[in-house]
Amino acid sequence: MSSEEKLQAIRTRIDALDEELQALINERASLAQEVARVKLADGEEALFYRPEREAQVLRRVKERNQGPLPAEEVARLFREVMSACLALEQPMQIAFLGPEGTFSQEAVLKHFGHSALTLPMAAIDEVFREVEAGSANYGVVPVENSTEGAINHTLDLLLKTPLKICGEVELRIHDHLMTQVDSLAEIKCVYSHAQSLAQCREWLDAHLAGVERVSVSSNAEAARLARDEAGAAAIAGYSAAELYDLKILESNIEDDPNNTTRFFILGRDDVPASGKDKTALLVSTKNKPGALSQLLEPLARHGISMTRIESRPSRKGVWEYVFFVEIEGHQDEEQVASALGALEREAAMYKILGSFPRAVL
Ligand SMILES: O=C(O)C(=O)C[C@]1(C(=O)O)C=C[C@@H](O)C=C1
Repeated sequence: MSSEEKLQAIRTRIDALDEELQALINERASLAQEVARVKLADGEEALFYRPEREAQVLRRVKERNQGPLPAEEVARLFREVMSACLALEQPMQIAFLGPEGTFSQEAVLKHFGHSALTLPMAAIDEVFREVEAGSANYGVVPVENSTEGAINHTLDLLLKTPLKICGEVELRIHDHLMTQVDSLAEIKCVYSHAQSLAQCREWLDAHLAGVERVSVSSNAEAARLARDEAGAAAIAGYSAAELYDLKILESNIEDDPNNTTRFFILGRDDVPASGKDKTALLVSTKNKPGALSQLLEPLARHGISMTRIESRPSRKGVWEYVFFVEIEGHQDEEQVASALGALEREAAMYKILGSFPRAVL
């Protein structure tokens, strides 16, 4: 058999499989429509997006994967299939820190898939407001960066919001230097968000020392300026370069190659347990010696791991702090509930921000 004939034979088998796959995907979509009818018939406000169920589906995809495709890759494909199925039930409108082309938008698409409708907002508090008002189904806000630490503005807004954290997404951040000029020597000014300028500080010191660095409201805004101003460059993600038609002169210039930003998904409803969850809460201590260790003691006593603790000024009194705490487990689990009960009795202020599935993708 010639190579051409061999190829033809394999492609015939691929065509047959594609046909089967397509029929199966549509069969799955019909089942999602059936699910939607059941949810609507239930009367109360139907919850179409079910973060705990999606996490379970994606976890199972990864666990049973035999290759040759890597588990992450297959999970990504299933992410898109579920995204399309959910859009048939109800298209999800997701508010994020815009404009188009920011890492926040990448985070939205990574978490919800490409069938979600993205609503760019001008500031993080607008993302909160849009979801609170019901104009968006969910919101996505940055919460911490592995190099630069907490996004304080988000933590402060969590203190006041009635919204619930219903998911998390981690995004590997690759910063690229993009411009219209052809060499580093021609660059007169570098625009970016303050976080990205900080994340690329060493690279900038080494390669663009003496060139002015200007922080702007978003990386996408930086890319727009780099398109419109002669001799300007921007540090931003790949999608911003595509959107504003800029050349990537240097890629992956972040000082830490593991640079990752974590985002929260905000919604109006509590999420049931998925089996592998986290719980986020805000607490403040009574003003007495050893108060913080006493406050957190119930966690250790009930064998609950704390994955994060961050302090923020309470804005109520001078030198008073609120602690942002994340623990493993769901608030409905017995051990977690007991630990939280004891912690609440010890705390001056106590607010559960939500229990949500651990990031799968
Ligand atoms: O199981 C459900 O509740 C569904 O709506 C189906 C489905 C899916 O496609 O598997 C779609 C959307 C939900 O977010 C979770 C799962």
